[in-house]
Amino acid sequence: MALQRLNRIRDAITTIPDFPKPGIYFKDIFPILGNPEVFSELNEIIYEASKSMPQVECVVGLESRGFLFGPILAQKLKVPFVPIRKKGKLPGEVVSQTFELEYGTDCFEIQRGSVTKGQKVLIIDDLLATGGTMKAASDLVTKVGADVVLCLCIIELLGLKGAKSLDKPFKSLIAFD
Ligand SMILES: O=P(O)(O)OC[C@H]1O[C@H](OP(=O)(O)OP(=O)(O)O)[C@H](O)[C@@H]1O
Ligand SMILES: Nc1ncnc2[nH]cnc12
Repeated sequence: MALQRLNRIRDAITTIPDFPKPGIYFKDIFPILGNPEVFSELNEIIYEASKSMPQVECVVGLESRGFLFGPILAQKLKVPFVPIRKKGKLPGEVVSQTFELEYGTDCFEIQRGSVTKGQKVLIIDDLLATGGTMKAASDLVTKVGADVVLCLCIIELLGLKGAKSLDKPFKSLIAFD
């Protein structure tokens, strides 16, 4: 039954070869959102997965596709949602974390005070590839003193072994080779 539910989600994900550049097989999650039943089912599965961790006190979502799922999960858990955004997008005082991309570097920011010391945080994103994005987010949340209890992704690209780079509990719902 659980597998059947996940297979409906998997079937909705499309693969676009050579996007955004040659050699990349892009996993497009937007068809999930195009089907309200499938989207609703996925949000329920995410909620159930998050309940395996006791006492999540805050959901942190990663720009941009983590924003599609994070606020819905936070509402279901009745906890705050907090965004992590790329450099220069969040107003007020921020804390930053640079990270390596395939080519060059990028920088994530979180608003100071948006998560509190010792708060149990679940970080959510749509997809884990090399793991660089999730690792940077986890390091940033840790840097501001919160406790990362789960890094959750809908899709994991197993071939890139991104989970190996993470030093916090990690869970994915759908894996592709
Ligand atoms: O595991 P990694 O190799 O770090 O890659 C995973 C990240 O790549 C994609 O985001 P992208 O950088 O394309 O930004 P977007 O969500 O704003 O499109 C995806 O949504 C993850 O956040
Ligand atoms: N193959 C892929 N599909 C969608 N988003 C990605 N982010 C990094 N790799 C990706």
